[in-house]
Amino acid sequence: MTPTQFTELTNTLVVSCQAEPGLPLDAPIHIEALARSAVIGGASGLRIQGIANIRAVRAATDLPLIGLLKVDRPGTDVYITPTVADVEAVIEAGADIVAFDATDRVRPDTVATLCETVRQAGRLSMADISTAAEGVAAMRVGADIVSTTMSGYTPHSRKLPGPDFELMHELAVAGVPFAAEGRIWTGEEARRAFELGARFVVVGSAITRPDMITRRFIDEALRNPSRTFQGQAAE
Ligand SMILES: CC(=O)N[C@H](C=O)[C@@H](O)[C@H](O)[C@H](O)COP(=O)(O)O
Repeated sequence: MTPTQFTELTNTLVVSCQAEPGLPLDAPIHIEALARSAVIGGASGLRIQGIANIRAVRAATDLPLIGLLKVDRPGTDVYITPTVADVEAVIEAGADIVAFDATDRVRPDTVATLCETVRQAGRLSMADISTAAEGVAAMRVGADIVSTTMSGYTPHSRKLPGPDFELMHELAVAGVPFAAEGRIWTGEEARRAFELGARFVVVGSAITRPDMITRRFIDEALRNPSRTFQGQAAE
């Protein structure tokens, strides 16, 4: 992959294969199986969390791999690849693209430093942002692309039940290259993201989190009074 172009991923679907700690799929063998299944289904790239998971998926495919590390570091709310050491670990595990939080919050290492670390290693940086201003700032300090990942997950961003299409529009108007990510559950939503200018679309939960998919099916069915459905409504 060549920096700033993301040609292999342009107009394609990237599947994020992640499992919450403690859930049954939270093991490298399962994450790798999810990733290989997504590839069979047509995914052009994968977004993988955790060093052991990145290693396992790297060994299984040559497709572009976006790596990240979710970790608690003292003194910060930033949890996606917060430090230079975390970036280096993700690179060492085999990621082609390193995703890290680039939101406007107290952080251990600057976004510029993280971008530079990725660049020096010959990889691409993906800055996870929650507002258009953060996207512009990340590109200014050297990010290769931004992703709308963090919209809804910072105190200062929009809280929406679905994808943040307004943020996508704002990024397009500002000329910021972006991936659309976060709460995309349907093909129609993915298509709209492309229409708004997304380079590629990242889908996670809707494809790789069976517990959430099951929950949605049950809730949807129970909302329809003309049918009976054996299941429990969410509280
Ligand atoms: C906010 C945050 O920590 N997002 C994480 C980033 O890697 C993942 O938990 C999400 O699954 C991923 O962004 C894909 O989004 P969705 O699962 O909604 O399709």
